[in-house]
Amino acid sequence: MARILIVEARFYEHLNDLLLAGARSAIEQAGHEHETLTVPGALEVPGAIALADESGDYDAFVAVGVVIRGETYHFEVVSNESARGIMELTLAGLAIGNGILTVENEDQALVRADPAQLDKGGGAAGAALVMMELRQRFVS
Ligand SMILES: Nc1c(NC[C@H](O)[C@H](O)[C@H](O)CO)[nH]c(=O)[nH]c1=O
Ligand SMILES: CC(=O)[C@@H](O)COP(=O)(O)O
Repeated sequence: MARILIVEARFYEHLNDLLLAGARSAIEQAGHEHETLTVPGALEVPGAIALADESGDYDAFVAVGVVIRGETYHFEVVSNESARGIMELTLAGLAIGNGILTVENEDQALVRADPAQLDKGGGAAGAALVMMELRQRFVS
């Protein structure tokens, strides 16, 4: 049984609850344990994963959150930099599934977060488990 840390950027609570439900369900169905760590926004997620990895307690990570376009360039900064940070950690060898939605409006987010619809939280958990298996296979 593996230990998976879900790191959630709790910026939109009702949407996050859906992403979390999907991620937790997928991990439980695969027979693994999970914990959840909450940070304020998507920009904090890569740093939180990096810090948590220092503990050596986790086999994989699932990032969840929602970034909705506003009026300014902030959307691009939050979307791109959170993804870049997660990708840098992935290329450094961590097993991470990225379930941070980057959308134009709340309707798009709802369809993608809902476990009964596109279930992006579950999808991100599935990706994390695949990367964990690759890590176990290729890294001693
Ligand atoms: N606008 C959104 C944010 N912005 C907040 C940043 O992520 C960050 O917490 C802040 O700049 C302090 O460092 N975060 C989201 O997750 N979603 C957004 O739509
Ligand atoms: C991520 C965003 O774009 C957002 O929540 C910030 O909105 P704004 O650009 O209107 O300040």
